[in-house]
Amino acid sequence: MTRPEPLPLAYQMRQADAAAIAAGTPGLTLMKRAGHAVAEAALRMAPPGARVVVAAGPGNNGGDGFVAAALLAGRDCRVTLALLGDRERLRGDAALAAAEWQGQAIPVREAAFDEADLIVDALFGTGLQRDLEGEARQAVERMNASGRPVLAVDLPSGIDSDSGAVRGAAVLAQRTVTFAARKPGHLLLPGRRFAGTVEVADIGIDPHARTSGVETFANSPGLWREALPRPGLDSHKYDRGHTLVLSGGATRTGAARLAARAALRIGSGLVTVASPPEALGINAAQLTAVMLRGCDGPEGLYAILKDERFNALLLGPALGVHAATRAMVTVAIHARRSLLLDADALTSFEGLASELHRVFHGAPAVLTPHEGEFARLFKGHPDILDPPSKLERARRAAAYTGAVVVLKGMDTVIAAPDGRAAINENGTPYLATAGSGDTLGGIVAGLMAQHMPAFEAACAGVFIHAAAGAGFGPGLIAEDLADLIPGVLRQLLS
Ligand SMILES: NC(=O)C1=CN([C@@H]2O[C@H](COP(=O)(O)OP(=O)(O)OC[C@H]3O[C@@H](n4cnc5c(N)ncnc54)[C@H](O)[C@@H]3O)[C@@H](O)[C@H]2O)[C@@H](O)CC1
Ligand SMILES: [K+]
Repeated sequence: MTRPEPLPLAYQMRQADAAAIAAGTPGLTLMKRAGHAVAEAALRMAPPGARVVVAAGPGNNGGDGFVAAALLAGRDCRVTLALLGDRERLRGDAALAAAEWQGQAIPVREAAFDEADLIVDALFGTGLQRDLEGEARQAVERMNASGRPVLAVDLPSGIDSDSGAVRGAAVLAQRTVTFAARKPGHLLLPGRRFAGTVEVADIGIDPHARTSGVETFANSPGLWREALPRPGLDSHKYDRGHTLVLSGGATRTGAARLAARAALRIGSGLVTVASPPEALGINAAQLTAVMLRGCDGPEGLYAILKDERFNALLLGPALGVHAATRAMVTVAIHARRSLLLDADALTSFEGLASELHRVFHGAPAVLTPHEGEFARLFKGHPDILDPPSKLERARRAAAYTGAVVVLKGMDTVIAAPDGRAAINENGTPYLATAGSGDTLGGIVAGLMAQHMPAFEAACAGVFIHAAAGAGFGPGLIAEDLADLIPGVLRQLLS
């Protein structure tokens, strides 16, 4: 069974590190193991006798660089150590590591990066505190301009470990060796792009050994596979839930059908499209296994929801941006079913996020905005919109609304009101196609209809949707997605 993969924040990494030291492993030993892992990775990238330039910074990241430099010199590499700052000003473990480097340390501004077969970037890691300026920034820019392959130590220097943001400038690495666990900045864009292939070295720090804080995970099946619905021998279709998807008007019905088909494919026992009267004929002509009900506005929805068997609702795709949509959302919230709000259901609350402030009364709710919808919904809430970290923005939105928030993109973040969050990484640019989001909504609503908890349903839905799209690749259209779900499910459930 695969386990959830934690992605510690920088302060949590410091806690885990301190725990390892308190348990008896000296910091210098950890640093030597880290430097050893870097040297091994470097030897896999560099030819025998290679010219390696190690750029070392003023902290422990630089210390790892000194250890690697010494090991590489002992393995027939021609190593230049280029230091940012003064050797005398190194402190703690970094100073101890530097003392073991017999060679000279040239100032980083003198490093001939373009003559290197390999550059080892050990300028900054998790201790980056502000935007790069001056000599540090120039060093990064010269490394990138050299076009030589770069191996980053822990993180590409300039990438923020917690957010993946570029702080002024960042090293574009081919590979990154990180320690104990990947960090959010390795998965979030643009950090993911700068890190290249990421390798995790076990240096004897347990990434779980920390004393406080929120949980961040990679969105891999280990996080939610156990919670995936599996029908039992005696399951009845009603046990597998009944998803209700609201349709737009006569010229805007396709989105609901895409969502409905996806909900059925993911295993919702029954799926009904609730259609405005004028669109019933169009919907009827194109639905088979999915059922159809007339639904005239908020009153119509209220009447339908007297039937308690509709246990998961999807509102938003092509519903229209207006007060009637808001009214329907209100009806849906009061009905206390599992609820997924997307697209127009979110945009209808432009600047009115306060109306969604903790209104879900403990009923499972998932909001699936892309960045544009997120910005419109939380207009006037700088505390939610302003953090540069997508992870932090999604977390704050989830805490504010009390709903699971799926902030979509190539690095979709799924955040729960209790602070748990997951970062998705199996997306494909081919998913950026009309109707793709409607399908995602249908998948997540269909999982919730089968009683999967909202956070796990959202994480699983995002992963399955992406896996379906990635498996298809070029030429993908939203109509394909639902029919690709069974192949993905088969693998996950086997
Ligand atoms: N004991 C540990 O915590 C271990 C840490 N390790 C390494 O240590 C790194 C973390 O070390 P540190 O916490 O010392 O942090 P870093 O080495 O990442 O950077 C901190 C240093 O850079 C300076 N600095 C930060 N931002 C700057 C900026 N924008 N411009 C100029 N200077 C800046 C700080 O003043 C400080 O001197 C990890 O990324 C990892 O590579 C490994 O050795 C394994 C064990
Ligand atoms: K680095």
